Amino acid sequence: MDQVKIGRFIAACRKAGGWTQSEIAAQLGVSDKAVSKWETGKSLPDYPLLLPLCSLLKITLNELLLAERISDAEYKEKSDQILYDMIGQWLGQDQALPQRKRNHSCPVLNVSHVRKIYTEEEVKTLAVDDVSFEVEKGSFIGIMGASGCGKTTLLKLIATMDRVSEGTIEIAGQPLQALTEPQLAQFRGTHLGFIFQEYNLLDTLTLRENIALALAIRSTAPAHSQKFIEELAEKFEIAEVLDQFPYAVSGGQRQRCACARAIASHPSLILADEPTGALDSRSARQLLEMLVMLRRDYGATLLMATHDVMSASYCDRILFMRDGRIQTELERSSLSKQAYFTEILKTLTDVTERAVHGA
Ligand SMILES: Nc1ncnc2c1ncn2[C@@H]1O[C@H](COP(=O)(O)OP(=O)(O)OP(=O)(O)O)[C@@H](O)[C@H]1O
Repeated sequence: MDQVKIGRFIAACRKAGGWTQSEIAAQLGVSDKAVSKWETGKSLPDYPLLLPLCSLLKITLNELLLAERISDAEYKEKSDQILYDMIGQWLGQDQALPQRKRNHSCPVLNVSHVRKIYTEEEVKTLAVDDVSFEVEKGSFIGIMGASGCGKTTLLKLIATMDRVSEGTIEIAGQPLQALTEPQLAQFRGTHLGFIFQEYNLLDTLTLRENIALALAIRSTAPAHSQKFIEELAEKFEIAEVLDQFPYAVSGGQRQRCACARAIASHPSLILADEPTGALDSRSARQLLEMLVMLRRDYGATLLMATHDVMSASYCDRILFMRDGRIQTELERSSLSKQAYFTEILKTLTDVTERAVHGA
């Protein structure tokens, strides 16, 4: 891959579109200097910026990476190798994962023909449209899709924070529609863990107390709780700040505490909505490693909604949503991390571009 050539191509497309470097920088939320560095081939745009940049320049991702327009006839042939090379540079190589055997017989989560219609001032919005899928114990599932495709709505339905309009959701064999509101609150405390960006930790409690609260809901004896909290704090690298309040610690430490709290009560399912959204890339990677650890060391089952391809590449299966529906899904199986990342990026581009072109 020729970085200088890509830079020249970006500059040419920018000029053809009538953009200045500053305008592109403002649109993408980066400095003018960053755009200048891309155009001189000194650096490449960070991967989350690639799709927005392509959209501004009215080119496809493959064209950007190849640094030339691609005709329909040569599209398939040229695209794969380019992406593969580029992702290899970002991720390095790693070993393919051993094949996980799927166990369809006892899913932790069973979502069947779920619809959610919001009605506001007589305007109806179909936010989730006939979604069905299962999540088996010990898996890490991602939900991806453009903004507004219904990820958060789906997660809230599974989180028992809202009711379905049609269809059924079962968690650990329990149909949610059969539970009253007080029963749902109890069910949440014992069966679900949350790592949500906005309403994660209670501000008036220290990190220790936040974790203890999750254990109290599960009625764990206090003496046992303290020992367990300290163990979790060591594991999640928050031991030094355990008696601080959330506002006094970093975003990464808050999210790691949320992980510790989420696993403390040994829930059937942990739900995460954009857990890395507010984190810098180092803290984001650290958090993702911890999610993997939750699964490996505690047998946790995770369902995560994310926009971020890097985050999604930690999942072993990804559901791609558009217009409230699951359009397609991707399994890591025996793919290397590099090949998996490439496939996620391509699938996401495909799902997003089909949405843009109304297919
Ligand atoms: N409380 C609500 N009342 C009415 N419409 C809603 C409500 N919540 C979400 N919607 C609509 O439902 C659709 C799906 O929204 P949702 O927040 O689930 O998407 P999303 O994929 O999570 O988006 P984002 O990634 O931006 O968070 C959107 O059209 C949204 O405007």
